[in-house]
Amino acid sequence: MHTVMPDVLKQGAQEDKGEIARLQYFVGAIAVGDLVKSTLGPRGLDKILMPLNPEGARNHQHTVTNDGATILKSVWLDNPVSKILVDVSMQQDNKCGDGTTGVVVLAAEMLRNAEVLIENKIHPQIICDGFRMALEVAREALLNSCFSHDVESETFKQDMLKIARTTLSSKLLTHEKEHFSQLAVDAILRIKDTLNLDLIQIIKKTGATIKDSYLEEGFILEKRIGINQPKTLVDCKIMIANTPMDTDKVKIYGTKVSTDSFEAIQDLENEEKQKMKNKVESIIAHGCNVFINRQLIYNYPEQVFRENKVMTIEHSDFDGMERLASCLDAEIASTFEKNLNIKLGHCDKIEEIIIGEDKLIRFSGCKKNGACTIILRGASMHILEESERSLHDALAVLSETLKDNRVVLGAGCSEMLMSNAIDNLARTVEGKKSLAIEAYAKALRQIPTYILDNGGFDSSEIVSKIRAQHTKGNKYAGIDINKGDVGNIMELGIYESYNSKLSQLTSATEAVEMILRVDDIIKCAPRQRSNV
Ligand SMILES: Nc1ncnc2c1ncn2[C@@H]1O[C@H](COP(=O)(O)OP(=O)(O)OP(=O)(O)O)[C@@H](O)[C@H]1O
Repeated sequence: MHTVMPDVLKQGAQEDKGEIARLQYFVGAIAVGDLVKSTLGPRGLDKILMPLNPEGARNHQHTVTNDGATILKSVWLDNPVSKILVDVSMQQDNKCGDGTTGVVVLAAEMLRNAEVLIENKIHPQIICDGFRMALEVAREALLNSCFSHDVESETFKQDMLKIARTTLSSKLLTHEKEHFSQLAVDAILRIKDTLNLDLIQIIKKTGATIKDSYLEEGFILEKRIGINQPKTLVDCKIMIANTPMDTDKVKIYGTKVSTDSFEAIQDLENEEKQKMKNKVESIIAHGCNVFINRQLIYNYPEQVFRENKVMTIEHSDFDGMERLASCLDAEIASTFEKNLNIKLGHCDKIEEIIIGEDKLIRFSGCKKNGACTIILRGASMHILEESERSLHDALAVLSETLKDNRVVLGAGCSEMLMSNAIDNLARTVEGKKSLAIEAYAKALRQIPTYILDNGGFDSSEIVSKIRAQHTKGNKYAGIDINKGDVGNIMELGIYESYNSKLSQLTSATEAVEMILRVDDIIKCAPRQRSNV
């Protein structure tokens, strides 16, 4: 008998159903997982990201990185499931700053194990149910294993240092992790009341070595003080503005002006000058002794400011200005009428300093005292950029820990703890669901496996040893990466933020569940342009 399938999709649309759709998403997920798994852990390797287009190569430098989010952001993918995993990694980056590789590897492993179950005719809904049950048990095990200390105590500060060390140990900064952990903790403790990471500015200057990086109190702006103005000022009242300050050229829009003499043009210019003088005077009338503008300040207004003993700084970049306004507790003004109550910024001192070979401006004693700047030094821009990414991860994780002071053990210890708890659950569940639960536990064990593989160790032997230790009740067993053996992670002090670990677990499971529920991939027909 010949059956005819009715054509319901618009011409140009495509549909992949059932097995074919599933094959697509398994391939996509596993490819993304495999792409980043070699960067996982302290012995993970780095990747070079090259711009595809040779035109772009001239403008964009190559990036050398180990950061999962940076790698995934840069690759071009044409698989819907790969894109979902990239999205999960980005969310992890936005929320916790770290764990962006771990979350993708975990989700990809869950899907790899789910594929085997589906091949054995286990329905995706049963797998999802099993994964849900496993997640609950994993969460409980993680919660029971976490510990915390009072945020004001010295022990908590030590916890923070250990968390920063763990984050930095998989990064380029690993050889200087003591120095940078201290730097990150000092910086984050300065802003602990607001936890506004914008108040920590990172400035990169080539030259010297990464060990020469340091923390500066206050805010540093990469600009110069106006010509012929004093290079130091105390008790500063600062107006931050975004306004045009150019009268050197007369601008007349949309009007035709005819004059019969050069004097008439001179009059026009004088009129413009007077207008600018009035503008400068109205700015000064607000009581400021420093004027910082987003746009250029031309010669004439600068001269008027100088005559009135007001320091000027021009052309500050937009990011820098927003941050400066928040450090100085000022508002960015663009109109200056007398009746406007513009909030000026305050700081104790503004001075010109020299870092490396560059002159910069330092604002110290800022109103929001936590504001500080980390000056990164290093041999090349590649090193500085990767150092900045690593430091950003450490700062984000520390800020997460200050919000929730709970800590868990890293180095595969928490994963093994959760996987053992899930294995115990699998033994009590009847039916096919127990296979899905076991698959979830196996995916968790893959994290320590990859950390060890990347170090060149015999992962199957060491992971089975760690598993046996946990079954015997040694809940601190994990990877001692220096010895390539089982170690006591509590003694080794490899700590991670509870929130970050929990977020990895839940985000990975939710994404996998969503992917498993798909049985149809429909590529919508391209929208036809209407004839104009
Ligand atoms: N000294 C160590 N020994 C063993 N394992 C460690 C050590 N330090 C960190 N780890 C483990 O390495 C894993 C983190 O690796 P990595 O930092 O490469 O990935 P990520 O944090 O998931 O992603 P990313 O840093 O790219 O955002 C965690 O499981 C952590 O417990």
